[in-house]
Amino acid sequence: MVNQKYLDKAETLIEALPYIQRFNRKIVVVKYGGSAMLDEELKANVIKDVVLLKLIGFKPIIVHGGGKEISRWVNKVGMEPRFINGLRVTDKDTMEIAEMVLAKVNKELVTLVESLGVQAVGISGKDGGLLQCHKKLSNGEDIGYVGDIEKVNPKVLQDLLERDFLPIVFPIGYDTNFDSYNINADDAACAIAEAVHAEKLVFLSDIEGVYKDKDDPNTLISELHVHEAEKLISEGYVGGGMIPKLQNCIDAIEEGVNRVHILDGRIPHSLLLEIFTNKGIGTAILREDGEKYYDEHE
Ligand SMILES: NC(=[NH2+])NCCC[C@H](N)C(=O)O
Repeated sequence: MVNQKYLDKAETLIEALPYIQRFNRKIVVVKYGGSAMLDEELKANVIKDVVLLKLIGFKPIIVHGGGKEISRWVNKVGMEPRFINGLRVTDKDTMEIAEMVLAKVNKELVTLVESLGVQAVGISGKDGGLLQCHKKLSNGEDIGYVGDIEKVNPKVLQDLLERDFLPIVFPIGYDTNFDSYNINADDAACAIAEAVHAEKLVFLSDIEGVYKDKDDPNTLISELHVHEAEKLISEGYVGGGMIPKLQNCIDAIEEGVNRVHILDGRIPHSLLLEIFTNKGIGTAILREDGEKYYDEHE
């Protein structure tokens, strides 16, 4: 008798087969942030997952933030991180630190990918004019060098993918005067996914997904159509930080991304579990005509 454990492993691989086929040569934008960036083991897992996607023929693009790491360095030089409505107040010095820290994090990620035998190129939104932006105001208030994306020029990413590199992007761009701006990484991932016509956009962060009842962890919604996501927002089911996240997902789908996934990056290999199983592990947001496989009652 063959050991059941081995059969289960084979079963897992077979379950992955249709997805390996369906997403072959397709662009998958992975927004990488949250705790999974700070914990070395989780970080190594995330990078391995993305490398695996690349090696089986997907075209992943990583977009990463580094908020916690920026705050750490701001503190280290004796400054106080300041936030207004969740946005970092970014004076010239803070901007300089943000750019240095994000570039450092970026090259660490490049190194990890390269060490696994895949060629990666780390760029910011300045490279190739990728992210053009303008100053963002917070309720009319000037909070410094915080940018809103105005235009994406995806050529540099398309060229890198064409040549089989794995692009790793950090969200700093400039305006028409070539002043640098710090951009929210979720917004950048979303705008990039739209511009490159990604098949998928995956948010890896510190939330398990979208809940029907935000106070009840048993109500994780596995799949949502865009109109249902809109309804959750308008009827007040989702709160706080989830609203802009969900809005980003809705926008991405309306701009042509096929599926958007919200996953908990703290769960090891959540990316693989989402993409290569039928049921997934987080919340998938689907186009109106996208086929649902599972709903929250499963
Ligand atoms: N949270 C979910 N229900 N995920 C379903 C994922 C299905 C499939 N693996 C995909 O990546 O499209």
